[in-house]
Amino acid sequence: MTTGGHGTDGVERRGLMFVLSSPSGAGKTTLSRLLMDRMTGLKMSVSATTRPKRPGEVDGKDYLFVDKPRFDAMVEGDELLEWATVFDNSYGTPRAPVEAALSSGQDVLFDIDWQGTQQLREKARADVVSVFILPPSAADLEKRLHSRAQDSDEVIRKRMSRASHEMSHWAEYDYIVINHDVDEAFAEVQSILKAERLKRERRIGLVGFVRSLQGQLQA
Ligand SMILES: Nc1nc2c(ncn2[C@@H]2O[C@H](COP(=O)(O)OP(=O)(O)O)[C@@H](O)[C@H]2O)c(=O)[nH]1
Ligand SMILES: Nc1ncnc2c1ncn2[C@@H]1O[C@H](COP(=O)(O)OP(=O)(O)O)[C@@H](O)[C@H]1O
Repeated sequence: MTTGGHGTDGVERRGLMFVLSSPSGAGKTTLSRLLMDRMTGLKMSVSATTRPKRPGEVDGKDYLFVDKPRFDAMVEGDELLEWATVFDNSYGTPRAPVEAALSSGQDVLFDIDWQGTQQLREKARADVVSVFILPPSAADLEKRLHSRAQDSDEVIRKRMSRASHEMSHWAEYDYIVINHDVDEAFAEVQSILKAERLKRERRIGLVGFVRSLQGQLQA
């Protein structure tokens, strides 16, 4: 699914799909924003959703806010790379921007749930790197959902009661990060991305690079 771009060291590399999942409130959005601010060569996948916009969210930046008929038309038109129903709303990843980013050599960051992660993995196993974020405790999770102050008490209750089910999928992920402290969790997530970018099998330009080095040594 991906062609190549160039790593910071100039060696051509396959783009990767970097997935963050967690129970609601554990910190995916916070960590995604930090990654987007501090890492180059990374494009955020903006999902389409039928859920109502929260205060402060921007259409086209945080999500594409669409109604159900439009979402269904996207599914019908095969415009979504994956999609799922979460908390009674539909969420899905528009295919075209992801393919464009990967083919221009960028990595793509996804904030999607376990159902979407499974679908991406089925489509492109070798190119998916998945990270599951855990909260340090249930009390912290609840505190964070309240501190975000963007959902009603009823929605928060729903999210808390889904957390255990969401969390049961942790073992399907490549990496697990416990978000005690934001800076530490960010450093861990950043290290994962940096190391995955250096994986030999993604660095399709290495054969040529090493050949050229050998040529220089023989000259
Ligand atoms: N499968 C899938 N899940 C998504 C997508 N976009 C968001 N989600 C997930 O839907 C869930 C609810 O997201 P949201 O309503 O923004 O609440 P949040 O959990 O507080 O970020 C989260 O687990 C997101 O990761 C998507 O495009 N596909
Ligand atoms: N390590 C942390 N310590 C304290 N608060 C945090 C931490 N990480 C995130 N938060 C706060 O918790 C709330 C939920 O985080 P958010 O990133 O929106 O979670 P998610 O996207 O997983 O639902 C936000 O108000 C955020 O600022």
